[in-house]
Amino acid sequence: MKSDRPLIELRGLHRVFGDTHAVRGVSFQVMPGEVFGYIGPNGAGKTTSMRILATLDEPTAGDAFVDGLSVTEDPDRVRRRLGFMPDYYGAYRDVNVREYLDFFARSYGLRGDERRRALSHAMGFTGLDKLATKPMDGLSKGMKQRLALGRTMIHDPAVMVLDEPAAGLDPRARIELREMISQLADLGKAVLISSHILTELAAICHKVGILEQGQLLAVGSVDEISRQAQPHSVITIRVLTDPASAHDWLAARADVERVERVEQRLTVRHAGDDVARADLLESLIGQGVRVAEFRSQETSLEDLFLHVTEGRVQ
Ligand SMILES: Nc1ncnc2c1ncn2[C@@H]1O[C@H](COP(=O)(O)OP(=O)(O)OP(=O)(O)O)[C@@H](O)[C@H]1O
Repeated sequence: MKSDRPLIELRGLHRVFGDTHAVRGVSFQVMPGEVFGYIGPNGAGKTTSMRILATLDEPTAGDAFVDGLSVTEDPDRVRRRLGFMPDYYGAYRDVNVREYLDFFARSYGLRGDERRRALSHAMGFTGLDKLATKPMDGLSKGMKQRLALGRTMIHDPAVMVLDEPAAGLDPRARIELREMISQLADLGKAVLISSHILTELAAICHKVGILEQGQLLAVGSVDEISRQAQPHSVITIRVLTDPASAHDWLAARADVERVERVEQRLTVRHAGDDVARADLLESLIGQGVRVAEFRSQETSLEDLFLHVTEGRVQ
């Protein structure tokens, strides 16, 4: 399903409100079948840039493109290709699930069989088919988010922009939401999803962009950003031979910044990438040390975020 052309592209996007530079020259691309995690604290500029992408606001400078179409020059055609799920939406009284989705299907100009198919697909995909006649103001938060997702996908857009969709959901509803988002990407859609809860996105995002005070500080896969941002790692080593001599050998190495020992277990702060770690292991074994365990701790998105944003923005 992958193609070479991005479905979402932000090019030097800038948005100023009075004295506030909410978005400052942000550029990135999202390809078909990709989930892009837009990560940043409150006020970073996520909603502002997403609203511009969804044609609800206009940039002060730069442009954004959906399936190659400019949001400033071609907003009507952009809207047909894009579904936007805002971080807040109201519930209507006396409107049931089917009626709500039907309203949006009609407003996208879907008619007859096409509309019925779109409704049944959205309700089937989100698991709302059994709740079709339930009033929407009586739905749980998780079910309301499913309904919002159903509404966002009702016209089968190639691009989906989801602003903090997991906020306020319980763990099960979060997992279910993540599964649905992964399925949307498997269908070839480009999904832009924002969150300030970083771990929430790690499992499903092909790429992440870290935004702070309107600036994109890093963009790439979690692994790529780790490599750029984190030349240090913490390695846990469990040895079967004399741990004290292994400790001393490690402590004497230039690439080892610190080493601590508890019984047979050594915790090493190591300066170096994957290759340097592989060299370290080889040399350790070469010293006659019997290694039962050698594990480099995974960098969490929280660590990455703190590292990337450290001192970069005032
Ligand atoms: N219409 C507006 N008028 C003035 N300032 C605005 C407007 N919209 C956003 N801002 C400001 O722009 C900055 C970015 O806000 P934005 O809502 O895009 O951040 P965010 O990353 O989505 O944060 P949150 O997670 O809190 O939604 C903030 O300083 C905000 O106060």
